[in-house]
Amino acid sequence: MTLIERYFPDLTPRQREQFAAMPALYEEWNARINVISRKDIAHVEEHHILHSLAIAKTELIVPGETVLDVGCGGGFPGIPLAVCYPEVQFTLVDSIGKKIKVVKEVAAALGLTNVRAEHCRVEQLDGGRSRFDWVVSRAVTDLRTFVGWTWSRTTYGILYLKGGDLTAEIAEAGRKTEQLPVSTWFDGEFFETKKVLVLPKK
Ligand SMILES: C[S@@+](CC[C@H](N)C(=O)[O-])C[C@H]1O[C@@H](n2cnc3c(N)ncnc32)[C@H](O)[C@@H]1O
Repeated sequence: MTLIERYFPDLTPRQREQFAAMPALYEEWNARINVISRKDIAHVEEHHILHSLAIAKTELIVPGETVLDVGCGGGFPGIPLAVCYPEVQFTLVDSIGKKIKVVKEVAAALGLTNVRAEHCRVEQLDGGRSRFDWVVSRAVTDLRTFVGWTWSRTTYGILYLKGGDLTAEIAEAGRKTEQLPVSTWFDGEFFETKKVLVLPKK
């Protein structure tokens, strides 16, 4: 049983295949275009794929919704979430074109039809007009700046993966924020200080 299957026992056979294929795909692409540090690529399943899926454990995203992943890098958290939610439409954006190339290649190799990947700054996406049910992200910028970029883009709110002591950063952002510890769902030292920050719109 893989690490992902241990925490998500109800996956379909197709989702199991997609998650099983993901580490090797990232190893292959990372050797060509660096999207994960060389040191961390050995931990891609736990540190990147499973970590991304902490957002799924909140059970806030439901089928039929739309999600924007801002500053997705090589596709985290957007790609693992797109496998988890085949009936949710994902838009992944990053300001670095070669990272978006990796996202497109990995999405194609996994046969994902619910992923759109755009090379642009989020402020410029669709001329500022598009709106999504949820905005998700990991490790892009401080919360205040992030809220400034994305608040007008979301109907239900922001789900942001962050670590460490976030008290000052949350106060500065000036929005109601719930901190959900990832260690509630996943074991291990890596997750000890990690949180899903939930910033509800209403
Ligand atoms: C530290 S990386 C994190 C990548 C990915 N979310 C992850 O966790 O592996 C931050 C990414 O945010 C992107 N980024 C920063 N500001 C951005 C903006 N305004 N719009 C789109 N992407 C942005 C950078 O190009 C970079 O790839």
